[in-house]
Amino acid sequence: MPDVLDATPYDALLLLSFGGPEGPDDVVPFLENVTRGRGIPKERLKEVGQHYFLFGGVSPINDQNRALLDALRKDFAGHGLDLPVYWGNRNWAPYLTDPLREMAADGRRRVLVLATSAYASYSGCRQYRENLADALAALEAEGLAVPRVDKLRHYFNHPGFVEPMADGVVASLAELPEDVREGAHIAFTTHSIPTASADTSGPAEEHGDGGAYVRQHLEVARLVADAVRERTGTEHPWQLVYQSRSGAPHIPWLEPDICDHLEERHAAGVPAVVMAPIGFVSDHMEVLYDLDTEATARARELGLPVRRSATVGADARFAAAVRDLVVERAAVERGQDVTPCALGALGPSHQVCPVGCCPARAPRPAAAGADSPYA
Ligand SMILES: CC1=C(CCC(=O)O)c2cc3nc(cc4[nH]c(cc5[nH]c(cc1n2)c(C)c5CCC(=O)O)c(CCC(=O)O)c4C)C(CCC(=O)O)=C3C
Ligand SMILES: [Fe+2]
Repeated sequence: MPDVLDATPYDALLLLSFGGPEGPDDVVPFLENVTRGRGIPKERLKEVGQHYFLFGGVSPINDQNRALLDALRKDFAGHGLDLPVYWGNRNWAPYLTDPLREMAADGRRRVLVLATSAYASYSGCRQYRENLADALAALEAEGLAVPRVDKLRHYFNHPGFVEPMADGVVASLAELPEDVREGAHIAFTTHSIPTASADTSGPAEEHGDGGAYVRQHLEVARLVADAVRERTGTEHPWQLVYQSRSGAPHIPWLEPDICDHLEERHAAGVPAVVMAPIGFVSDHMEVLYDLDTEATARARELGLPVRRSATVGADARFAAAVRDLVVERAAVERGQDVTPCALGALGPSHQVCPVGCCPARAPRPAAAGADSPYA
């Protein structure tokens, strides 16, 4: 018999993800959902639609989430954590309101949310909380009992997130031709966001100079690079770079872009590059298209050997990390002393997003934070 772990006061976990199309007919309505009111140029949308059509209109994200659900349920059952896991998305079916209705019907009163986004930022955190508030309002309008929802803290520096990525980089280095392996650089990539949004990411005291978004990514890059050096005995120079920029060209977004970076490295005589997509929890269209297709083609034109390392996905260590975060947060809610697990220098992230964390351009209600209208 495994030890019994205590999730009290929580009675459910909600896996909350971005969502993605599962066939050609889904692509345009999905893109409309994602970009409603976001001011993305029509041209860019057409172009991004083509990325999806190239893969039959199917994003890998939903199957990745199904695999993660399985991994979480197995891990919880194997460790005596009796907590049902539900799944819903912000932008595609199953929509967030579906599991929330189900939870209301199942009598769940306290729900913990695991977002498939590890870092601070409006897009990666507050927007998830805004969509939660909208979904709760919809339930309320239907006369359903609305559960209280809390969000797990950012897990970017949890060993269960960092270690699988370090393994991935080590594996990608090993795949490179032997004569260029030793001198390979690592390009850690994440989603570009407007610099104004980066600068205001995280709690107010972390704003400025790229904010919590850039600092958290730099920390993960350093942690992975350190782990890789320990394992390979080689110091591979690294840099944090960006991908998947959208929005109007006159608005500054985080740079350099991965493709420009590959050109620059090649011109500087770097013999090979491993692209490590630390900004993504699993394989998304951004990974399949922007890295595996576009950036890889650019590298081939240059004659620069590149490999793309694995995302964390449904790795058992990530599932175990989620269990650890659930048990930690439950103990915090019960008023018990806990030692939150985190690697590196930044320390564990806040348990509850404070007022003013990752502000929106136009303020809207957001659940699961200090400024939630739902206590
Ligand atoms: C920080 C961040 C993450 C990481 C955190 C997280 O994982 O949440 C992320 C993830 C994702 N982004 C995704 C898809 C899209 N993002 C878009 C647009 C945008 N993303 C932004 C930021 C982020 N995005 C921003 C600032 C915009 C501009 C519009 C706006 O201000 O909101 C657009 C519109 C077209 C375009 O312009 O690219 C699409 C289609 C998918 C699903 C992919 C799949 O289907 O596999 C995933 C996981
Ligand atoms: Fe995005």
